[in-house]
Amino acid sequence: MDPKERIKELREKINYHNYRYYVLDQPEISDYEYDMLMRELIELEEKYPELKTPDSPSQRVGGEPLKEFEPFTHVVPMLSLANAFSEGELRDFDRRVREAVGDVEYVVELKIDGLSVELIYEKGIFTVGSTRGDGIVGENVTQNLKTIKSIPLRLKDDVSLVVRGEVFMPRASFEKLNEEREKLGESLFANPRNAAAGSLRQLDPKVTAKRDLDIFIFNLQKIEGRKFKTHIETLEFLNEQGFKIIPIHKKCSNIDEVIKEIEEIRNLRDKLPYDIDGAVVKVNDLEKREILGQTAKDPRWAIAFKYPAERKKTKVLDIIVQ
Ligand SMILES: NC(=O)c1c(N)nc(OC2CCCC2)nc1O[C@@H]1CCC[C@@H]1O
Repeated sequence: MDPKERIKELREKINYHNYRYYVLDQPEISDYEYDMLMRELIELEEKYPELKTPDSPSQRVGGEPLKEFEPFTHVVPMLSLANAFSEGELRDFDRRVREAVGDVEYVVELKIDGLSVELIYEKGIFTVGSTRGDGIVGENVTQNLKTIKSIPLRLKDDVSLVVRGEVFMPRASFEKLNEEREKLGESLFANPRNAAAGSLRQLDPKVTAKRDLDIFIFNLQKIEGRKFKTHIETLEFLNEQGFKIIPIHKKCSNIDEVIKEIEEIRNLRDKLPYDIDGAVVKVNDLEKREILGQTAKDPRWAIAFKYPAERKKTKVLDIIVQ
């Protein structure tokens, strides 16, 4: 088979097995078989460097360490979220929404306690990823995001779109990282969110690659050539394209069902392998979102319900107590 054909075939296989392993958590081949595919791809790209392309799965742990991060102005400003701390505040939110656009369906999602990023895809290829920053300008951390295996380098279709998601570090990885740092006498991260932020904002992608970061995509910001009616439809589309979308996203017909789902999630919280700090309630109908619009910094069509911080003490405090 000619090398160009074989390289194309290897990339498709590796991207598919990445998706099976890192997005679906249902690998079909052994690590050894996967490593053999990757080794053959790297050898062929070394032999034919003109065939190496930035979207190749061999390019995930990219280039040289950066001197600094470039600022990046977001395609769509990355809004924050207003907070509700009680059932009453949720009902106030619901009343304001229904006064403006009548009865609505909501979607209730986990609120992952990580850091928000924007991912830009041009014709299906991951081109730029950035941190939220102040919502308008963030940092270009593309090389570091490429090391997160659940971020597809190439989508199923050659579609141009912009998504937002939350990068996080699973709690077990956070504890392991702090144990290693403790042994080395290095400072400890206070919580998984800080560990994720510190790991994503490493100037050397090879360090980020070792930090076991993951991501859940939670919003389609922009797309060319397609229109969707509801948020749920966009999540289903993003899932088909190969993204790892927010795992719990329940459609609710009214605020009573929302309140019930928020309680369900609260009971789930300590069983999840990652930190959540609440639940996010969003209007499902995208046209009604447009009508509701946004304030200077938050959408009027979404609100975060925050659980009281019941985080158990981190190891840092245990050590100080000792
Ligand atoms: N952290 C999350 O899991 C999460 C989520 N599941 N859904 C959204 O929806 C956005 C869309 C537009 C405004 C809020 N935002 C989330 O996190 C945001 C990012 C910045 C403030 C919140 O943490």
